[in-house]
Amino acid sequence: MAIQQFYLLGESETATTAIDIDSNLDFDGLRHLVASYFAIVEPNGVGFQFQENALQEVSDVSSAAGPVAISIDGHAVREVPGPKGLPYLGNFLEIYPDHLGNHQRLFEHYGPIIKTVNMGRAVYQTNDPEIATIAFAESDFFTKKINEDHPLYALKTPAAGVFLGDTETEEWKIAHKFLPPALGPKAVRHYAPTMQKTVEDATKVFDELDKQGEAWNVYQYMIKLGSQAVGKLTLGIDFNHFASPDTHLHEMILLIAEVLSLNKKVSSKGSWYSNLPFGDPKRLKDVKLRIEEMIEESIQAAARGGVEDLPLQDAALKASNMVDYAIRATDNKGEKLPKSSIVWALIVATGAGFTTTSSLLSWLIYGLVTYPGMQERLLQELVDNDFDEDALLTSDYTDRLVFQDKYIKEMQRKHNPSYQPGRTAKTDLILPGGYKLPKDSVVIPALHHIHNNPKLWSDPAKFDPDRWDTEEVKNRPKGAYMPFAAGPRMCIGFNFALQEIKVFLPKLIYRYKFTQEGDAAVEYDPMFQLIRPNNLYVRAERRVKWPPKSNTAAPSASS
Ligand code: HEM
Repeated sequence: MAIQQFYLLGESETATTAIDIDSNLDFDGLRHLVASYFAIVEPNGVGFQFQENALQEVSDVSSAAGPVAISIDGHAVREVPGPKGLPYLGNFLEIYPDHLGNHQRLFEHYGPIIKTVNMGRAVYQTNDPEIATIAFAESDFFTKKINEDHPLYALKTPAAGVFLGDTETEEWKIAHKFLPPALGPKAVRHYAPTMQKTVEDATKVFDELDKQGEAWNVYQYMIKLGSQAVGKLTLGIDFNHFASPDTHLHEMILLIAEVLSLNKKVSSKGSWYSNLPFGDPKRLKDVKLRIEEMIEESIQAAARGGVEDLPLQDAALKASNMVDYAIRATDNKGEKLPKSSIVWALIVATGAGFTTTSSLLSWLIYGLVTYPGMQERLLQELVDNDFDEDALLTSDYTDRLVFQDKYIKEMQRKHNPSYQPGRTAKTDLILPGGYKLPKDSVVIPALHHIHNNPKLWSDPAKFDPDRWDTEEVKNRPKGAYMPFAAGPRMCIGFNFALQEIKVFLPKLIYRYKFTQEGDAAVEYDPMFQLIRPNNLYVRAERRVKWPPKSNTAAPSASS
């Protein structure tokens, strides 16, 4: 056993820590040991130096004639870089007119992790898949803890458990036991006919708009469609959004969308702002209360598929909707989701469900009118798979649509709607690259920037579904593609979202030819929690003819 003094390269040589080194330890073991003393998250990056010479053997480290410096991935430890801000405002004015473009610029300038301060709120963002994966893992270093710097702070609701609550709570553990089975692949499959009916009902309105020769705002109709589908799943409610082209959004949907907009306005500034008793912060509190009231009413009114209690997995397959499920599902100890959690768990599932899917659906339509050849290839695939107006869109059928699958994947890469998955440091720690992160800092894996990082994706600005067939993409680094986040707090609704989209798209593409109305640049709203195209207008014209099947379309040798 030898005792050696260590210090972090880049910090004072006098701030040393003594560590006992067992003579049986190998080099990797030494790295792990030292990493644990200094809260270095990734031990494999640890290196040792003495008087500027690298030490490669345990014996060299233990016998060095003075304190040994620790490097991380060849670097000294360093503060996370970022632009200097203005007094009080910090970087707010520099970033918020276009947070996607400005964060991209900052990553290019400062590297894989950046720090900005917006009106007192400090946020760290990363476009590095390794750091993102570490943050998402729920470990001794990181957890989802919604503190004052977290982008969901103004919405924090511990009773919700999922999404708006901290991981290290009983509420999350219980909600996370009960909700995922209701959204698992098998459970979601039994909602396929409802999804199909939802989009078929909506076509009456798109047909009417076509007859009138009218273009329509894609996001406005996709929010109607997305929320119509999610409302039936979560609350058993028919929002009746497609009674006519002018039907307004249901009040509940308007309020949830308003909450997200208000939260973005409140959370992009310091926590002092969220405590103001007037303006946006006050409206946010009032709207939350109104939503709670409405969900309680709809729980009373929701359709029930039966009265008997059922084990979780059975309930997931038999329930008519998530209210029915939440009331009847029992765990293996015979316990149920507590009443106090039901209201907020359902609000969250509804909100998380429709805001995201409606944004993604909007981008998918954007792709049809923006990226050449996509609409034609998607349609051709349907024709080649014998699709027609009466086809039943089971998951067995949609699994055959391999180009559609790549199109959706590429859309989720290039135009991912999510922005907010923040994770909080549980202790002062050191990230790969030597970046120091203080306890309680919030790191946001910036999904858009990871998915568009040129170190991970060749020509990331190019929309290219065929890249998903390449070895480069098949062998991409872990964490390079995480549209639904990762780790224990990742999306639990992704099966539902993907199935819904895979049912909606064929129906729309087979029935209509989409063209963009006007040529205005399509913009997103930087003050909304999710990224969605704001001003995209399209015409959807009923198709009257379809291409022949590809195998019969090829000219014969004699012609
Ligand atoms: C394209 C569609 C969707 C996308 C891109 C998406 C994305 C995400 C992301 C990134 C998270 C992590 C948030 C965080 O860490 O703070 C998340 C969590 C969550 N999502 Fe989704 N989501 C989608 C659809 C849905 C649907 C349809 C539902 C439910 C019907 C749903 C329910 C949830 C819930 C409950 C959580 C919280 C899980 C937890 O806290 O443990 N999502 N989603």
